[in-house]
Formats: sequence, C-alpha cells, structure tokens
Amino acid sequence: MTALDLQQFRVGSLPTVFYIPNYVSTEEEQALLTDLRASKQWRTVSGRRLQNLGGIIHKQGLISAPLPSWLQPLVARLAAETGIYGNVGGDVGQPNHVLVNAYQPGEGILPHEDGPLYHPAVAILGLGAPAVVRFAHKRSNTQADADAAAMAAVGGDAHVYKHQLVASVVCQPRSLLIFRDVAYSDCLHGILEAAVEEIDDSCVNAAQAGVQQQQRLPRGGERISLTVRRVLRTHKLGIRL
Ligand SMILES: O=C(O)CCC(=O)C(=O)O
Ligand SMILES: [Fe+2]
Repeated sequence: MTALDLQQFRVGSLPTVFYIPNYVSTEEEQALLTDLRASKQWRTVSGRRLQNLGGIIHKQGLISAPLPSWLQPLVARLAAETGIYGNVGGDVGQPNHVLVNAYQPGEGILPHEDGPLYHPAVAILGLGAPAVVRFAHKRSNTQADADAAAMAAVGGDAHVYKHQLVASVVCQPRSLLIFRDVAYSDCLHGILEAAVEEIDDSCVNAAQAGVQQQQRLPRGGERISLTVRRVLRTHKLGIRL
C-alpha cells in the first residue's frame, strides 16, 4: 500500500483537517455495517450506543484486546495510506483502538477533546448517514475564569461559556475525516443533536461533500462512525486483581 498525498485532501485553514470522500466503496460500507451491527460489543454509555474495539481505555492507557479480524484490513490500510499515527521504532505507527459510535437522527456528541492518551491524530470513517463535525477553539482556563469573573461582577451567569466555532466538516457516508495539530490539540469537536443539519459559513468542505452553503441536510438515518486512534501506552490484561 502506498501513502496518499494527504495535502490534496486538506480542507479549510484550521491546521490541520483533511476530508477524503468515498474512502470506502458502498460494498465495503455494507460489509462493515453488517459486521458492526452483528457485533456483541455494543454498550450504551450516556445514552449513546458504542463499541470499544481493541480494548478498554483507562487513565493509564489501553488494556489491549485484539481488533476483530474483519476490521484489521481497514486499520492496516489507514495506517499505511495516511501515515498519521507517527513512527514507532522506524516503522509506520499502527492504530490500536477503534471506538464505534452509533447516532440516530437527533443524536450527537458534546464538544470534547480526545486528549493526551492518544497519538495526536485521528481518522473517523462515517458510514450509513451524514453528520456535521464542528470544531471550536478551546479557551484557556484563565481566559474562561476571567470571563466568568467579569460576568459575575455585573450580575451575569458565571457559567455562560461559549467556544468559538472555527470549522465545520460535512461527513458524508463512506468518507474519512482526519484531524491533527491545532485541530486536535487546541480545539473541541462535536456533533449537534440535530435531525437536520444547517450548513453554514463555517463549512470548509461543501464542494467535496457535494452540499451547498445554507442548505439543510437531513441526517436521514442511523450513522455509525469508526474513530481510529493509537493509544500511546498499552497494558496487557495480566494485572492481578
Ligand atoms: O462520530 C464522530 O464523527 C465523532 C466521534 C468522536 O469525536 C470520538 O469518538 O471521539
Ligand atoms: Fe472525539
């Protein structure tokens, strides 16, 4: 497998976001959806259905488990083609964890950062239905505290806390969203709890995703996404409990 020229898939000016339409074919999508739906690993966490494949993540790192065999070709292809998982001892870094999230129309994921447990780059494959991933600049605690204090001083709500939206990416089914650098380290990302997405001026990939600015995009059906990452510290389940 040869490396892709990622630069040709760069979208927007936020460092650094890439969008690759049709990363998998409709046949591959159907095969993945069939295996994902049949998996016994589904859990419900804070109202969202998810699967942890490759092991369970703890504050200390990953208690690793083998990735399912049907997922291994995709993960190997992602590592070789994107090269985003770094270099490990002279070899291309391999992702070791896949978080699978299922979203019905109207469901989303709150703005969050993926944090320091991972090599700071992530690839998200979207299947089944579209969604919009929005990036907002994280504000420093000092800045947020100063704003909250200023608010409180004038009798306002000290908890009002707005992140600044910097980019939104329409993730069509079968597409790959990759982000790293500032987008990984200094931004939050999330998906609105919307049944219909409003495409606004913050959209950085309207042409690549085949949508128009100001368009309304119905989420349409269930979206299943695969968040593919490399957890930096891993432990084998040999710990005596
Ligand atoms: O489903 C998505 O596109 C986003 C998932 C995500 O941000 C995560 O798993 O950390
Ligand atoms: Fe995330």
